[in-house]
Amino acid sequence: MESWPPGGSGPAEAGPRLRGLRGADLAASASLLSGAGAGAEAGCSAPAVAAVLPAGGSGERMGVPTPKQFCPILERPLISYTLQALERVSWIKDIVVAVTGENMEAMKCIIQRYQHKGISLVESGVTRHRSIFNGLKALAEDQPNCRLSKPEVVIIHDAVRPFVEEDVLLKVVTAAKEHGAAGAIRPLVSTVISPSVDGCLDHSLERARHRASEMPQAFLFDVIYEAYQQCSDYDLEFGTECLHLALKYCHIKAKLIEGSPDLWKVTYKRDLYAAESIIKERISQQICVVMDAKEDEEHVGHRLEEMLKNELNHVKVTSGRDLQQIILEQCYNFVCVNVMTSDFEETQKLLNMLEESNLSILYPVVVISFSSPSHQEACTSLLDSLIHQRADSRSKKSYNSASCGTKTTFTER
Ligand SMILES: Nc1ccn([C@@H]2O[C@H](COP(=O)(O)OP(=O)(O)OP(=O)(O)O)[C@@H](O)[C@H]2O)c(=O)n1
Ligand SMILES: O=P(O)(O)OC[C@@H](O)[C@@H](O)[C@@H](O)CO
Repeated sequence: MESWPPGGSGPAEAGPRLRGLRGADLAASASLLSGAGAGAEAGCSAPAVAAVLPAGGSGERMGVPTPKQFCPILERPLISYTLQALERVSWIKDIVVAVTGENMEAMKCIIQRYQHKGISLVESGVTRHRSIFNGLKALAEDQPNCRLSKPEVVIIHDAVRPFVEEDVLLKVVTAAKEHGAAGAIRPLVSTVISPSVDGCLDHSLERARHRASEMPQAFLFDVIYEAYQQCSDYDLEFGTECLHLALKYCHIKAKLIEGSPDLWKVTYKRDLYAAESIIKERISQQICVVMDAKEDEEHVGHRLEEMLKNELNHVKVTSGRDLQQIILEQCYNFVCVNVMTSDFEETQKLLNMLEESNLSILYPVVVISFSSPSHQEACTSLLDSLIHQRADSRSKKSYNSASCGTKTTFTER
């Protein structure tokens, strides 16, 4: 087992946005898990939480040579999106990824390139259950040269399910702490039937009374580790359901948590196209406006932020000093704004940084220069330009700084 990068700190402290949490109880649980808030002050101990991501499959049903967890979406491997989603959750202290020996180096390159933090790598097994078991062994303290501390609760999440949000992770972990096991479920789309030996319908299940088992799942570590230690070779070879192992070997009935539609697993090629569409849609809602640091320009930045917020989900305005951290947190479209600055040296430096960051940049970077601070008019024009830019721009992965997107110059009318 290797922690990667060597000496890597915990998951990136990307501000954990508790998006979509409902109810004070969830927010309270989040603050408890992150070691803050009233719960922690009241002496309640925040359970240590780790995650195991099985990523050792070959993706046969995808029908391409590359295992699907490494298939690119906007030229970024699918698994990197899943890691980013989990890293954003500040209370997950360790992430263990199980990959095949032959993909170990590729996985290390992905971690380096996208600056994933606090990732430990273990060798996967010949089946998903064996891969998960290897991940759990890395967290158990009864293993030789184990460098990770045993968590109280462990999340198990397929590496090919990139759209996992903090609220469902919080729900399954909170439920696992109480029940011993918990898992996300979704309504069935097709009816489940049981064929007879001669290939005819034997019986069908009443769809409304059944659910599809999805991920994430969470367990008290001792429960699921014990289940895997007791597990028969048959179950390790042919099983597909961790919740079943907890029931069969530890008599724990998992709490079932209704999950969102985005929890689906990338299995077939169509799922990759769907994932790309969702990622494009999410990135197109994220704008980072980079202003020069002069006083009057920040006024433009704030005016711009107010106006763009009416259009988009996520608008960030920065002076560019904290751009490296911003790049780590989120994929954005970028707007660089110069007000009354004659040369573009600062902007060019920024564009070079963006180009070197290997970001999945969806639209060309928009560079706006104002020949004078006629703010209101400039902001309106800029907003029109941006919206126009989003409406008809190609979904291009990146730009080159020679012709970086649109350079729009406003002059005093
Ligand atoms: N020996 C295996 C098999 C699967 N997985 C992982 O378990 C998750 C869900 O499994 P599945 O969708 O079945 O992936 P594959 O086995 O790769 O797909 P296929 O069955 O089409 O080959 C994936 O992240 C996959 O990489 C694993 O870690 N080790
Ligand atoms: O069976 P597969 O190997 O395709 O994928 C594993 C899925 O079955 C599993 O992720 C959910 O059913 C939840 O257990």
